[in-house]
Amino acid sequence: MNTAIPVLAAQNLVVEYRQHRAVDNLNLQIPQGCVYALLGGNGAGKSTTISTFLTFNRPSSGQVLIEGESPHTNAELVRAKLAYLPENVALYDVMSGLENLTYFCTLANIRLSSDQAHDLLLDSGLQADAHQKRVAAYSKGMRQKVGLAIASAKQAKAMLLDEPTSGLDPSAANDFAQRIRAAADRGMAVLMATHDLFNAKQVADRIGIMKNGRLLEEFDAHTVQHDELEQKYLAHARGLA
Ligand SMILES: Nc1ncnc2c1ncn2[C@@H]1O[C@H](COP(=O)(O)OP(=O)(O)OP(=O)(O)O)[C@@H](O)[C@H]1O
Repeated sequence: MNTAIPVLAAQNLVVEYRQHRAVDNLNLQIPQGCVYALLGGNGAGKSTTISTFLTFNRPSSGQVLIEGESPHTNAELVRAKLAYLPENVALYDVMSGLENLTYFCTLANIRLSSDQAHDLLLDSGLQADAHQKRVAAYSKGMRQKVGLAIASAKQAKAMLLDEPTSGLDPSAANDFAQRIRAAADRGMAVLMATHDLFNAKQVADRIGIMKNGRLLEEFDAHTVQHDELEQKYLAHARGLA
C-alpha cells in the first residue's frame, strides 16, 4: 500500500444546505494511525464533514477522498473501508451484544466464530458477563464498545466518530479514549468530532478548531498545552483570535 496517500482527505471541501454554507473550503489529511479531533461549537460543521465522508451529503464543490478515491463516485468504499460510531450507537435492544456483533458482521459478509466474537468484545472493553445480556440493559459506554467491536471486525481503514464521549462519565470516557487510541495504534485512521477538549488532547494526534464551516487553526496534540488549547478555543468561539 502507498502510505503517502492519506486514509481520509478533504480537499477544498464546500458543503451547502440550500443557501447555507455548512463547510467552507475545508482541507484535511488523516494518515494511517492518526487520530484527528475536530473541535468546534454547535453548528461549526463537524457533523456535516463526517456525513460527507459517509456520503449522506454531497460536496457542493471540492471533494472527500478515502485512500485517494471519492466515495461519491465509488459508493462501495464506505461499506468496505469506513466504520461509523454516532453519538448513540444503533443496536438492536432485544439482542445481546454478542448477537448484535454477529448480526452486523453477517450483514457485512464477515463470519465470526463464537471465540472470535467474544475476543472482539473483550478487546473492545466489554466485560465477559455482559456479552450475552440484552443490549436494552447496556449503558451508553457499553453500546459504544459493541460499536467498536463491529468496527474492529470489519477491519475498517478509518473510523468516524461523532461526539463519542458526550454523556459518558469520566471513567467511561477515559476507557473509550484508550480503546480509540489502541485502534489507531493498530493502524486505523480516526476522525472524531467533539466538544470535549480534554478528550481531544488525551486521544488525538492532531486537533483542528472549526467555526462557521472553516478550519481556523490546527495543533499537534502532543505538544499543545491544555491551557493554550482552551484559550485558543474560547478566543475563536468569541471571535477574538
Ligand atoms: N440537514 C440540514 N439542513 C440544513 N442545515 C443544516 C442541516 N444540518 C446541519 N445544518 C446546518 O449546518 C451547519 C453545520 O451543522 P453541523 O451539524 O455540521 O455542525 P456541528 O459542528 O456538528 O454542530 P454540533 O456540535 O451542534 O453537532 C449549522 O449551521 C446547521 O444548522
